[in-house]
Amino acid sequence: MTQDELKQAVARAAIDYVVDGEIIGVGTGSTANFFIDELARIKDRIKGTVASSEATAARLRGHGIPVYDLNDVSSIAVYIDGADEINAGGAMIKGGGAALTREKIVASVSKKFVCIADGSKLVHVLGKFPLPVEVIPMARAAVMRQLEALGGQPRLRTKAGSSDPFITDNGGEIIDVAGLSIVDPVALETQINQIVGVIAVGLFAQRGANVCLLGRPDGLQTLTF
Ligand SMILES: O=C[C@H](O)[C@H](O)[C@H](O)COP(=O)(O)O
Repeated sequence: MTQDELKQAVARAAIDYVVDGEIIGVGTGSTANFFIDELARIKDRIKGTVASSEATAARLRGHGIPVYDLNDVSSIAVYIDGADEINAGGAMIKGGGAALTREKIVASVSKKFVCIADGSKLVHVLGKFPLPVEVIPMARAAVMRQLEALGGQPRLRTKAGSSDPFITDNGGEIIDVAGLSIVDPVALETQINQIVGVIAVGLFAQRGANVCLLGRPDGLQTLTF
């Protein structure tokens, strides 16, 4: 099975977690895209969605699925999204696709977080995948110095084929921090959140996943936290 087939299998399995008549939070990335395509098949069963990025909103609308502004929504039944890494406690690194801040906001108001990923994303210790941190552009250098002091190797994310900074949907920039072995994800999330100029850190530990569906060549693995 290819990695895409594994992602497609978990995306299909995630449909079982969709709550009829409700608003569904939808993540960003290649696995979330497979989920959106599956959701399109049952779109008449749901009230609508809240999107975690402009790209996700466009894909949802392309399928004719209603997308609500979060300010007009009082509760989200379930949030379904991929991850760059997940550990055995349900803590994740996210933001490889630069959508971490909106993902964190939508996840924070959702009753349940269902993470969908291919099996390679399950790790013992988070941190091999460089940790994305979204920052206010004028604070970039100051934040990078503080991330270095925490033991990481921060690097500004740039646009493909250019040295210009990559700009997020929120007008922020992304610093990818390599070299962190994250043994206490909750503590590191708190520490990085306290750095002035940080918009959000791609560590989802305080609000981790409730369920993780992992696609493996020999079948689906379900973890609950
Ligand atoms: O910002 C992007 C998100 O956090 C994604 O959920 C994450 O990067 C995983 O993406 P993919 O499903 O493409 O591996």
